[in-house]
Amino acid sequence: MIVLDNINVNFKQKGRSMQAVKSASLTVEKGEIFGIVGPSGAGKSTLVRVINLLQPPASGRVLINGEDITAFKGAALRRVRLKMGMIFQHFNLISGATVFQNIAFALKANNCPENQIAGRVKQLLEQVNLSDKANVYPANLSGGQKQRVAIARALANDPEILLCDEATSALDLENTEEIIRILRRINREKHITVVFITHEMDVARKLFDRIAVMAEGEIVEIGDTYRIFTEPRHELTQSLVARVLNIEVPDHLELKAGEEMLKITYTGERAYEPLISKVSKDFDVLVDILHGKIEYIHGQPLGILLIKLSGEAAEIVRVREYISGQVFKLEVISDRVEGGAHNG
Ligand SMILES: Nc1ncnc2c1ncn2[C@@H]1O[C@H](COP(=O)(O)OP(=O)(O)OP(=O)(O)O)[C@@H](O)[C@H]1O
Repeated sequence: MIVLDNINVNFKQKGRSMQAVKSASLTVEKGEIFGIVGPSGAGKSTLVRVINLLQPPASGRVLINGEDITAFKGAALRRVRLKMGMIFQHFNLISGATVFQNIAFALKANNCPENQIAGRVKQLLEQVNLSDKANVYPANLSGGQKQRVAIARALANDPEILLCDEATSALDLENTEEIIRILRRINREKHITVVFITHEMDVARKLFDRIAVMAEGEIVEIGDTYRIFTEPRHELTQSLVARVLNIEVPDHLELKAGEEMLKITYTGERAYEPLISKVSKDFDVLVDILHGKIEYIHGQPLGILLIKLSGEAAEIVRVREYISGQVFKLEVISDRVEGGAHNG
């Protein structure tokens, strides 16, 4: 378990002091995939570097498995750091060394017996699906393959914690998916705790168990991934998740008098068809389905549906009331119904 307790970090910039992390506290449970999201400059990297004390805090405490490591130095710090692997956006591989040598180097640095190195490297390369690349130099690998080598290297000494700083930000969609799959598998099989920074909300929704949102050095919200995406509380969280759950309103569509466009968000356990057919049957309105999609948030479905209602104003109000009692969220996107818009 990782506990950051009331962490503050200050930097000097152009002779002035600035607070990069302000009173940040969080707990990451053992075996969890914990994400930190937020805009550039929010303090995410700085906070994660506090976990392995690459960045010592000005104040606050860092506890790993209940042990306060904040003041650790020398051999004690090295012992704790051995439990933590780290990967970076730009991979940080040694360019003059082969894949094998890159990984072997991490093993040698921690006194792995010489006769075990080849076997261990082979095992690590299997874990990241790169068994055929042992003798290749980093320059001849794709970005995704480089990151997989970096993961193998970070896992060399059987860490309990893997820190990932924008580990997919330099990769295309396909390679990002591959890294997500590998990290999830490693997390599941080895119970490694993963702390992952990203500004990519799509990665967040697929990978994280819980999320902390950072802005201007502060943690503004922490929550379960599904909750963060479906009920974001802080303004910044709302704008971050809105991009992922956005649904295009057809731009050629102009509402006539007596029409209203609604966005329905429903948790995936309940299908929307029965709801729509019930509205058509029991209310005197016409229902058009304009757009619909299902997104998966951490494996759980979330449905979004755009519909158009046409009918008498009073009847449309009744339909709205009925639907809002049945679904997770109902928003009036635009309307030309007497009585104006209403957000349910
Ligand atoms: N070594 C340093 N010296 C001075 N200022 C720093 C240093 N490291 C970071 N900062 C400043 O601290 C603030 C937080 O930086 P940090 O890299 O932690 O943010 P971030 O959320 O990780 O952003 P990004 O996603 O762009 O990396 C920024 O204003 C940055 O300029």
